[in-house]
Amino acid sequence: MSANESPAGRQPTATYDSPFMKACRREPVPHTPVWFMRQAGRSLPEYRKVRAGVPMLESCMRPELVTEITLQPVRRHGVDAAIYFSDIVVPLKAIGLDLDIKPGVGPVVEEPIRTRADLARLRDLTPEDVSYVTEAIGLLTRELGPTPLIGFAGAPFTLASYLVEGGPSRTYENAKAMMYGDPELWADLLDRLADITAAFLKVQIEAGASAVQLFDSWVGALAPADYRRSVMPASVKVFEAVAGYGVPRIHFGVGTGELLKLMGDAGADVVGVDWRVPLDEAARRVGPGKALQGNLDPTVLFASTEVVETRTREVLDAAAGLEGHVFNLGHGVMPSIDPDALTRLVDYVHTRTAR
Ligand SMILES: Cc1c2[nH]c(c1CCC(=O)O)Cc1[nH]c(c(CCC(=O)O)c1C)Cc1[nH]c(c(CCC(=O)O)c1C)Cc1[nH]c(c(C)c1CCC(=O)O)C2
Repeated sequence: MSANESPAGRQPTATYDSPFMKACRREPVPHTPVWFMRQAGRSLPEYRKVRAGVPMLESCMRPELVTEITLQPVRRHGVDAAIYFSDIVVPLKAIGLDLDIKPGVGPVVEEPIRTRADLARLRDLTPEDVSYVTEAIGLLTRELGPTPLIGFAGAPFTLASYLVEGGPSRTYENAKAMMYGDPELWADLLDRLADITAAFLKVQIEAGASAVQLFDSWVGALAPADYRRSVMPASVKVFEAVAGYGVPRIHFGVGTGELLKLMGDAGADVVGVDWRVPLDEAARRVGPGKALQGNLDPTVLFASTEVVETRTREVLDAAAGLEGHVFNLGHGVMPSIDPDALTRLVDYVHTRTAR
């Protein structure tokens, strides 16, 4: 930080001092901040309305639409942070890969990446490739006022899982076959993806994102030794590339109970935890010096308000001794959830943790 720069950097001081940012920095907060993965999306009727007839990837390239969709859950639920509306495959589309997001399926890649020759299709990402992101974040930060905007990207492993499989998978058999069978090709693929991911996160931070989350959603498929050897170097490279900005870096995956320590060590300031590991146990695994984010089972929201409150109290009690806690679900909001249950949950966490 130079002498004439405030610790807030590119963001307003009120954003820098918001409960979400303070919790990420493990500073005292007036209440536990809350946001939800997939808070924007099909659970909201206002989302379904503005998305009608617009394909998912196209919606990500329209700055006004991105701005509206990103703001919807902030207006409705009063969450403590916005997450930029996009998808993990947007930077891959932006460098020219032939892929699409199929409704009810997820990302589908026309020609999977399987050989060394295929790597040539992964060129570097430049800010011009995603100028709509810079434009949308400019619009958004003006509208959001003090509410921080979280930028995000898919982590190299999770991106590779789609690229090598050609679409969603339960077993990741092609990706893991490459990882085990051709470790050099695998390492080069993840290194390419790390550069693309880092470039994409930099664009978002330079445009005004206050924090970033690296989604390694499917990395829980790996044993710790394989994570350390075959994935961690690429994720370290991503986190190192954005370390200089001083914005909080969040790292999340599903089924990562055995990987929490390594995922923190990869360079995260905040480790996201799914619902399988209680937060006090997660804190023991992660070790000191990191905040935690999580971790109510998203399906609890299908139960009664009373049950939601009991389960939320259990999460908050487990988080009581943490250095910093950002309340979230253990994974994304499900499309069929009643959005009023989310609004009530935000209020409940705020009231219950007010100090
Ligand atoms: C694995 C992954 C993907 N995309 C993402 C991840 C990591 C997060 C996670 O673990 O859930 C990240 C993502 N995708 C989307 C967001 C929006 C921001 C937010 O969280 O509010 C975020 C953070 C929008 C989206 N991304 C997608 C939708 C649904 C498409 C639609 O609304 O038409 C949304 C709102 C499509 C998508 N894209 C992907 C999947 C599995 C799907 C769902 C397919 C389906 O059920 O239709 C890949």
